[in-house]
Amino acid sequence: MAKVLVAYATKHHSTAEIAQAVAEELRARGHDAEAVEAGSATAEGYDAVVLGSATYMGRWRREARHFLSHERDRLARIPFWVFSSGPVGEPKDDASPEDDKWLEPRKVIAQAEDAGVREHVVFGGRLPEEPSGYIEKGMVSGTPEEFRDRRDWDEIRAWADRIADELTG
Ligand SMILES: Cc1cc2nc3c(=O)[nH]c(=O)nc-3n(C[C@H](O)[C@H](O)[C@H](O)COP(=O)(O)O)c2cc1C
Repeated sequence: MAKVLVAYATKHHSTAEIAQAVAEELRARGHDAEAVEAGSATAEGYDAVVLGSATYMGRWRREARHFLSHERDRLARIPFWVFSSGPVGEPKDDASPEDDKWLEPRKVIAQAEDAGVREHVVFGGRLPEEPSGYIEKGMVSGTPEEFRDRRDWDEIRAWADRIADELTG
């Protein structure tokens, strides 16, 4: 059994729910996992870490960026995984490689790879139910209701299962 930290950074809570689902699945698979806000988390004392952030305007939330740089040396010594949560709206058929930078910030991924991240993935996100400001309100009203929450719980749990398996060895 591994002691696993699932650290997350969120603005409107949907990434917190993904982190909680990952932690729950890890616990169901016999590990001791807890989801904690990245701003108040440390990797010290954990056997493994999952770090996730919502992506806004192609950037991770500050708490997750800080966690990655401040905890870099600890992360380099233990298994760790990264997820970004973001894409909403109707999935595009004609996505170009240039679109990728809006899904996973390149600098963050380079830093994570440098510290030996096992895997980094992108999960669909959810637009806020109570948008603040005209940009968020515009995004919500411009997005058909069925594409406002693109989180795929089966995909999220399957990823956590893979992590659980790797930790079990
Ligand atoms: C103003 C705004 C900008 C966004 N920019 C991006 C982006 O650059 N890339 C992306 O994948 N998702 C983007 N999103 C979608 C959010 O990442 C998505 O809603 C996410 O699930 C929010 O997570 P949270 O509820 O944890 O804050 C944006 C959403 C808003 C409202």
